[in-house]
Amino acid sequence: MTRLFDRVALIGIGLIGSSLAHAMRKQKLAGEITGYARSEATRTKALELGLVDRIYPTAVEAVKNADLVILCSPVGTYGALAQEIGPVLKPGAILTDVGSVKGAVVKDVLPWIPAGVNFIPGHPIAGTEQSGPESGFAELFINRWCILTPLPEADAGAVDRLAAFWRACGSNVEIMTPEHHDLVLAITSHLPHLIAYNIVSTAADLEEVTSSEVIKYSAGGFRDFTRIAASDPTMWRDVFLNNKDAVLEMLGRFSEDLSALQRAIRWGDGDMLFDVFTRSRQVRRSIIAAGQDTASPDFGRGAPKSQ
Ligand SMILES: NC(=O)c1ccc[n+]([C@@H]2O[C@H](COP(=O)([O-])OP(=O)(O)OC[C@H]3O[C@@H](n4cnc5c(N)ncnc54)[C@H](O)[C@@H]3O)[C@@H](O)[C@H]2O)c1
Ligand SMILES: O=C(O)C(=O)C[C@]1(C(=O)O)C=C[C@@H](O)C=C1
Repeated sequence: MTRLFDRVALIGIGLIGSSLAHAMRKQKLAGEITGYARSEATRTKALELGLVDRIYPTAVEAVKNADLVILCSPVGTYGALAQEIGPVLKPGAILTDVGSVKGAVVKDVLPWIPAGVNFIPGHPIAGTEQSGPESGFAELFINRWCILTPLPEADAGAVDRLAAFWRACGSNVEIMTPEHHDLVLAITSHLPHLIAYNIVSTAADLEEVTSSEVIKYSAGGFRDFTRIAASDPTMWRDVFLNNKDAVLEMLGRFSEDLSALQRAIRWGDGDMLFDVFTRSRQVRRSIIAAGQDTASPDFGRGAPKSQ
Protein backbone atom coordinates (compact mmCIF):
# COMPACT_ATOMS: atom_id res chain seq x y z
CA MET A 1 0.00 0.00 0.00
CA THR A 2 1.26 3.49 -0.72
CA ARG A 3 1.66 6.45 1.59
CA LEU A 4 -1.50 8.58 1.57
CA PHE A 5 -0.50 11.30 4.05
CA ASP A 6 2.89 12.66 5.10
CA ARG A 7 1.86 13.39 8.68
CA VAL A 8 -1.19 12.08 10.54
CA ALA A 9 -2.10 13.34 14.02
CA LEU A 10 -4.18 11.20 16.37
CA ILE A 11 -6.01 13.10 19.10
CA GLY A 12 -6.72 10.55 21.82
CA ILE A 13 -5.04 7.13 21.80
CA GLY A 14 -7.63 4.60 22.93
CA LEU A 15 -9.17 1.61 21.15
CA ILE A 16 -9.92 3.45 17.89
CA GLY A 17 -6.83 5.72 17.88
CA SER A 18 -4.46 2.81 18.53
CA SER A 19 -6.25 0.57 15.99
CA LEU A 20 -5.84 3.31 13.38
CA ALA A 21 -2.14 3.60 14.27
CA HIS A 22 -1.69 -0.17 13.84
CA ALA A 23 -3.58 -0.15 10.54
CA MET A 24 -1.57 2.83 9.23
CA ARG A 25 1.70 1.17 10.22
CA LYS A 26 0.72 -2.15 8.65
CA GLN A 27 -0.41 -0.57 5.38
CA LYS A 28 2.33 2.12 5.43
CA LEU A 29 -0.27 4.86 4.95
CA ALA A 30 1.47 7.66 6.86
CA GLY A 31 4.98 9.09 6.62
CA GLU A 32 4.80 9.99 10.28
CA ILE A 33 2.24 9.60 13.08
CA THR A 34 2.02 12.12 15.89
CA GLY A 35 -0.28 11.89 18.87
CA TYR A 36 -1.86 13.79 21.73
CA ALA A 37 -2.65 12.08 25.02
CA ARG A 38 -3.48 13.79 28.27
CA SER A 39 -1.78 11.34 30.60
CA GLU A 40 1.91 10.57 30.89
CA ALA A 41 1.05 6.86 31.19
CA THR A 42 -0.74 6.82 27.80
CA ARG A 43 2.05 8.82 26.16
CA THR A 44 4.65 6.34 27.39
CA LYS A 45 2.53 3.35 26.37
CA ALA A 46 1.87 4.77 22.88
CA LEU A 47 5.62 5.18 22.27
CA GLU A 48 6.39 1.78 23.77
CA LEU A 49 3.87 0.10 21.44
CA GLY A 50 5.26 2.02 18.45
CA LEU A 51 1.84 3.55 17.76
CA VAL A 52 3.25 7.04 17.20
CA ASP A 53 6.57 8.57 16.21
CA ARG A 54 6.12 11.53 18.52
CA ILE A 55 3.58 12.23 21.24
CA TYR A 56 2.70 15.50 22.94
CA PRO A 57 0.91 16.67 26.08
CA THR A 58 -1.05 19.25 24.05
CA ALA A 59 -3.25 18.86 20.98
CA VAL A 60 -1.82 22.05 19.45
CA GLU A 61 1.69 20.57 19.30
CA ALA A 62 0.42 17.27 17.90
CA VAL A 63 -1.50 18.74 14.95
CA LYS A 64 1.21 21.15 13.72
CA ASN A 65 1.92 20.48 10.03
CA ALA A 66 -0.34 17.42 10.01
CA ASP A 67 -2.07 16.67 6.68
CA LEU A 68 -4.68 14.50 8.37
CA VAL A 69 -5.94 15.10 11.92
CA ILE A 70 -8.23 12.46 13.45
CA LEU A 71 -10.19 13.17 16.64
CA CYS A 72 -10.31 9.83 18.49
CA SER A 73 -11.54 10.90 21.93
CA PRO A 74 -15.13 10.79 23.32
CA VAL A 75 -17.66 12.83 21.32
CA GLY A 76 -18.21 15.33 24.17
CA THR A 77 -14.58 16.54 23.89
CA TYR A 78 -14.62 17.53 20.21
CA GLY A 79 -15.90 21.12 20.51
CA ALA A 80 -13.21 22.21 22.98
CA LEU A 81 -10.50 20.36 21.02
CA ALA A 82 -11.58 22.01 17.74
CA GLN A 83 -11.49 25.42 19.42
CA GLU A 84 -7.95 24.69 20.58
CA ILE A 85 -6.50 23.30 17.36
CA GLY A 86 -8.53 25.29 14.80
CA PRO A 87 -6.08 28.22 14.59
CA VAL A 88 -3.01 26.00 14.05
CA LEU A 89 -4.40 23.51 11.52
CA LYS A 90 -2.39 23.45 8.30
CA PRO A 91 -4.18 25.03 5.33
CA GLY A 92 -5.44 22.23 3.05
CA ALA A 93 -5.35 19.69 5.91
CA ILE A 94 -8.21 17.25 6.48
CA LEU A 95 -9.77 17.25 9.96
CA THR A 96 -11.93 14.22 10.64
CA ASP A 97 -13.20 12.28 13.65
CA VAL A 98 -14.36 8.77 14.54
CA GLY A 99 -17.23 9.77 16.84
CA SER A 100 -20.31 7.55 17.15
CA VAL A 101 -22.62 10.57 16.68
CA LYS A 102 -22.43 12.96 13.74
CA GLY A 103 -24.99 15.81 13.99
CA ALA A 104 -23.69 17.08 17.33
CA VAL A 105 -20.09 16.78 16.11
CA VAL A 106 -20.81 19.01 13.11
CA LYS A 107 -22.51 21.54 15.39
CA ASP A 108 -19.65 21.54 17.94
CA VAL A 109 -16.66 21.43 15.58
CA LEU A 110 -17.61 23.41 12.48
CA PRO A 111 -17.60 26.89 14.10
CA TRP A 112 -13.90 26.52 14.95
CA ILE A 113 -12.61 25.36 11.56
CA PRO A 114 -10.84 28.01 9.47
CA ALA A 115 -11.53 28.35 5.75
CA GLY A 116 -9.10 26.22 3.77
CA VAL A 117 -9.22 23.29 6.21
CA ASN A 118 -11.35 20.33 5.09
CA PHE A 119 -13.60 19.16 7.92
CA ILE A 120 -15.08 15.77 7.02
CA PRO A 121 -16.82 13.90 9.88
CA GLY A 122 -16.50 10.11 9.92
CA HIS A 123 -17.51 7.05 11.91
CA PRO A 124 -16.05 3.55 11.62
CA ILE A 125 -18.79 1.05 12.50
CA ALA A 126 -16.26 -1.17 14.18
CA GLY A 127 -15.32 -1.57 17.79
CA THR A 128 -15.17 -3.77 20.83
CA GLU A 129 -16.00 -3.33 24.52
CA GLN A 130 -12.29 -2.72 25.28
CA SER A 131 -10.68 0.68 25.66
CA GLY A 132 -7.24 2.25 26.00
CA PRO A 133 -4.03 2.24 23.92
CA GLU A 134 -3.32 -1.47 24.43
CA SER A 135 -6.69 -2.62 23.11
CA GLY A 136 -6.20 -1.67 19.45
CA PHE A 137 -5.43 -3.99 16.55
CA ALA A 138 -4.80 -3.40 12.84
CA GLU A 139 -7.62 -5.67 11.63
CA LEU A 140 -10.43 -3.86 13.48
CA PHE A 141 -11.67 -2.01 10.39
CA ILE A 142 -11.41 -4.83 7.86
CA ASN A 143 -14.71 -5.53 6.08
CA ARG A 144 -16.53 -3.03 8.28
CA TRP A 145 -18.35 0.10 7.17
CA CYS A 146 -16.95 3.55 7.65
CA ILE A 147 -19.59 6.27 7.25
CA LEU A 148 -18.49 9.74 6.13
CA THR A 149 -20.89 12.66 6.53
CA PRO A 150 -19.32 15.51 4.52
CA LEU A 151 -21.10 18.85 4.39
CA PRO A 152 -22.62 19.72 0.99
CA GLU A 153 -19.84 22.26 0.36
CA ALA A 154 -17.00 19.81 1.18
CA ASP A 155 -14.12 19.56 -1.27
CA ALA A 156 -14.71 16.40 -3.34
CA GLY A 157 -10.98 15.70 -3.66
CA ALA A 158 -10.54 15.78 0.13
CA VAL A 159 -13.52 13.45 0.61
CA ASP A 160 -11.98 11.03 -1.92
CA ARG A 161 -8.62 11.12 -0.09
CA LEU A 162 -10.28 10.35 3.24
CA ALA A 163 -12.38 7.58 1.67
CA ALA A 164 -9.17 6.11 0.17
CA PHE A 165 -7.61 6.18 3.64
CA TRP A 166 -10.47 4.18 5.18
CA ARG A 167 -10.49 1.73 2.27
CA ALA A 168 -6.77 1.22 2.79
CA CYS A 169 -7.55 0.38 6.45
CA GLY A 170 -9.87 -2.35 5.09
CA SER A 171 -13.26 -0.62 5.37
CA ASN A 172 -16.10 -0.11 2.95
CA VAL A 173 -17.03 3.56 2.76
CA GLU A 174 -20.54 4.96 2.67
CA ILE A 175 -21.54 8.63 2.47
CA MET A 176 -24.69 9.97 4.15
CA THR A 177 -26.02 13.02 5.96
CA PRO A 178 -25.30 13.42 9.69
CA GLU A 179 -29.06 13.29 10.45
CA HIS A 180 -29.53 10.01 8.62
CA HIS A 181 -26.44 8.55 10.28
CA ASP A 182 -27.72 9.46 13.75
CA LEU A 183 -31.14 7.92 13.14
CA VAL A 184 -29.74 4.66 11.75
CA LEU A 185 -27.09 4.30 14.45
CA ALA A 186 -29.65 5.08 17.16
CA ILE A 187 -31.39 1.79 16.40
CA THR A 188 -28.44 -0.35 15.28
CA SER A 189 -25.90 0.64 17.92
CA HIS A 190 -27.03 3.15 20.53
CA LEU A 191 -30.29 1.50 21.62
CA PRO A 192 -28.70 -1.99 21.86
CA HIS A 193 -26.08 -0.53 24.20
CA LEU A 194 -28.75 1.18 26.32
CA ILE A 195 -30.70 -2.08 26.55
CA ALA A 196 -27.54 -3.99 27.51
CA TYR A 197 -26.62 -1.45 30.21
CA ASN A 198 -30.17 -1.62 31.53
CA ILE A 199 -30.56 -5.41 31.64
CA VAL A 200 -27.18 -5.85 33.32
CA SER A 201 -28.00 -3.10 35.79
CA THR A 202 -31.38 -4.69 36.59
CA ALA A 203 -29.66 -8.06 37.08
CA ALA A 204 -27.06 -6.44 39.33
CA ASP A 205 -29.90 -5.10 41.51
CA LEU A 206 -31.43 -8.59 41.64
CA GLU A 207 -28.06 -10.00 42.60
CA GLU A 208 -28.65 -8.92 46.16
CA VAL A 209 -31.85 -10.96 46.22
CA THR A 210 -30.47 -14.02 44.47
CA SER A 211 -27.03 -13.83 46.13
CA SER A 212 -24.69 -14.39 43.18
CA GLU A 213 -26.95 -16.71 41.17
CA VAL A 214 -26.97 -14.15 38.35
CA ILE A 215 -23.26 -14.64 37.83
CA LYS A 216 -23.25 -18.36 38.59
CA TYR A 217 -25.98 -19.25 36.11
CA SER A 218 -25.38 -16.53 33.54
CA ALA A 219 -26.24 -18.27 30.32
CA GLY A 220 -25.20 -17.26 26.81
CA GLY A 221 -27.93 -14.65 26.35
CA PHE A 222 -27.08 -12.66 29.47
CA ARG A 223 -23.33 -13.06 28.93
CA ASP A 224 -23.63 -11.47 25.48
CA PHE A 225 -25.33 -8.48 27.07
CA THR A 226 -22.57 -8.17 29.68
CA ARG A 227 -19.95 -7.87 26.92
CA ILE A 228 -21.75 -4.90 25.40
CA ALA A 229 -22.44 -3.42 28.87
CA ALA A 230 -18.69 -3.52 29.62
CA SER A 231 -18.12 -0.75 27.03
CA ASP A 232 -16.50 2.51 28.05
CA PRO A 233 -18.86 4.57 30.30
CA THR A 234 -17.48 7.97 29.24
CA MET A 235 -17.83 7.20 25.54
CA TRP A 236 -21.40 5.98 25.95
CA ARG A 237 -22.47 8.80 28.27
CA ASP A 238 -21.37 11.19 25.53
CA VAL A 239 -23.19 9.21 22.81
CA PHE A 240 -26.53 9.41 24.64
CA LEU A 241 -26.12 13.07 25.57
CA ASN A 242 -25.28 13.92 21.95
CA ASN A 243 -27.82 11.80 20.05
CA LYS A 244 -30.73 12.56 22.36
CA ASP A 245 -33.53 13.11 19.81
CA ALA A 246 -32.86 10.06 17.63
CA VAL A 247 -32.35 7.77 20.63
CA LEU A 248 -35.56 9.00 22.32
CA GLU A 249 -37.46 8.46 19.05
CA MET A 250 -36.19 4.87 18.75
CA LEU A 251 -36.68 4.24 22.46
CA GLY A 252 -40.33 5.27 22.08
CA ARG A 253 -40.83 2.77 19.25
CA PHE A 254 -38.97 0.09 21.20
CA SER A 255 -41.08 0.62 24.34
CA GLU A 256 -44.32 0.32 22.35
CA ASP A 257 -43.14 -2.94 20.76
CA LEU A 258 -42.02 -4.25 24.15
CA SER A 259 -45.45 -3.46 25.60
CA ALA A 260 -47.04 -5.41 22.74
CA LEU A 261 -44.87 -8.43 23.59
CA GLN A 262 -45.74 -8.05 27.28
CA ARG A 263 -49.41 -8.07 26.33
CA ALA A 264 -48.97 -11.13 24.12
CA ILE A 265 -47.35 -13.02 27.00
CA ARG A 266 -50.06 -11.93 29.43
CA TRP A 267 -52.90 -13.01 27.11
CA GLY A 268 -51.21 -16.15 25.82
CA ASP A 269 -50.99 -14.85 22.23
CA GLY A 270 -48.55 -17.48 20.97
CA ASP A 271 -49.10 -16.58 17.31
CA MET A 272 -47.88 -13.06 17.89
CA LEU A 273 -44.80 -14.21 19.81
CA PHE A 274 -44.03 -16.78 17.11
CA ASP A 275 -44.36 -14.21 14.32
CA VAL A 276 -42.10 -11.65 16.01
CA PHE A 277 -39.47 -14.28 16.84
CA THR A 278 -39.57 -15.71 13.31
CA ARG A 279 -39.08 -12.29 11.73
CA SER A 280 -36.22 -11.48 14.12
CA ARG A 281 -34.49 -14.77 13.36
CA GLN A 282 -34.61 -13.80 9.68
CA VAL A 283 -32.75 -10.55 10.44
CA ARG A 284 -29.94 -12.51 12.07
CA ARG A 285 -29.75 -14.81 9.05
CA SER A 286 -29.59 -11.83 6.69
CA ILE A 287 -26.67 -10.37 8.68
CA ILE A 288 -24.79 -13.66 8.41
CA ALA A 289 -25.62 -13.95 4.70
CA ALA A 290 -24.25 -10.42 4.18
CA GLY A 291 -20.97 -11.47 5.84
CA GLN A 292 -21.41 -8.96 8.69
CA ASP A 293 -21.30 -11.40 11.63
CA THR A 294 -18.28 -10.26 13.62
CA ALA A 295 -18.73 -13.13 16.11
CA SER A 296 -17.92 -15.62 13.37
CA PRO A 297 -14.38 -17.02 13.75
CA ASP A 298 -13.69 -16.21 10.09
CA PHE A 299 -14.86 -12.61 10.24
CA GLY A 300 -12.29 -10.02 9.18
CA ARG A 301 -9.51 -12.51 8.59
CA GLY A 302 -9.04 -11.39 5.01
CA ALA A 303 -6.46 -8.79 4.03
CA PRO A 304 -7.65 -5.25 3.30
CA LYS A 305 -8.77 -4.84 -0.28
CA SER A 306 -6.39 -2.91 -2.48
CA GLN A 307 -7.72 0.52 -3.51
N1 LIG B 1 -15.39 1.74 21.10
C1 LIG B 1 -16.06 1.57 20.00
O1 LIG B 1 -16.65 0.52 19.78
C2 LIG B 1 -16.13 2.70 19.00
C3 LIG B 1 -16.42 2.39 17.66
C4 LIG B 1 -16.48 3.43 16.73
C5 LIG B 1 -16.27 4.75 17.14
N2 LIG B 1 -16.03 5.00 18.45
C6 LIG B 1 -15.79 6.41 18.83
O2 LIG B 1 -14.41 6.57 18.92
C7 LIG B 1 -14.06 7.53 19.93
C8 LIG B 1 -13.02 6.91 20.84
O3 LIG B 1 -13.53 5.74 21.40
P1 LIG B 1 -12.58 4.59 21.92
O4 LIG B 1 -13.37 3.35 21.90
O5 LIG B 1 -11.27 4.63 21.23
O6 LIG B 1 -12.42 5.04 23.43
P2 LIG B 1 -11.20 4.83 24.44
O7 LIG B 1 -11.74 5.10 25.79
O8 LIG B 1 -10.50 3.55 24.19
O9 LIG B 1 -10.22 6.01 24.00
C9 LIG B 1 -10.52 7.35 24.12
C10 LIG B 1 -9.25 8.08 24.51
O10 LIG B 1 -9.50 9.48 24.51
C11 LIG B 1 -8.86 10.04 25.64
N3 LIG B 1 -9.49 11.32 25.96
C12 LIG B 1 -10.55 11.57 26.74
N4 LIG B 1 -10.81 12.89 26.79
C13 LIG B 1 -9.87 13.49 26.02
C14 LIG B 1 -9.58 14.83 25.67
N5 LIG B 1 -10.30 15.84 26.13
N6 LIG B 1 -8.55 15.06 24.85
C15 LIG B 1 -7.81 14.05 24.36
N7 LIG B 1 -8.02 12.76 24.66
C16 LIG B 1 -9.03 12.49 25.49
C17 LIG B 1 -8.99 8.98 26.73
O11 LIG B 1 -8.06 9.17 27.74
C18 LIG B 1 -8.77 7.71 25.92
O12 LIG B 1 -7.39 7.39 25.87
C19 LIG B 1 -15.37 7.91 20.59
O13 LIG B 1 -15.78 9.15 20.10
C20 LIG B 1 -16.35 6.84 20.17
O14 LIG B 1 -17.65 7.34 20.06
C21 LIG B 1 -15.91 4.02 19.37
O1 LIG C 1 -18.82 -4.55 18.70
C1 LIG C 1 -18.91 -3.75 19.61
O2 LIG C 1 -18.48 -3.99 20.74
C2 LIG C 1 -19.52 -2.45 19.38
O3 LIG C 1 -20.25 -2.06 20.20
C3 LIG C 1 -19.13 -1.64 18.21
C4 LIG C 1 -20.04 -0.49 17.85
C5 LIG C 1 -21.44 -1.03 17.54
O4 LIG C 1 -22.40 -0.72 18.21
O5 LIG C 1 -21.53 -1.76 16.54
C6 LIG C 1 -20.10 0.47 18.97
C7 LIG C 1 -20.06 1.80 18.78
C8 LIG C 1 -19.67 2.37 17.55
O6 LIG C 1 -19.78 3.67 17.37
C9 LIG C 1 -19.49 1.48 16.46
C10 LIG C 1 -19.50 0.16 16.66
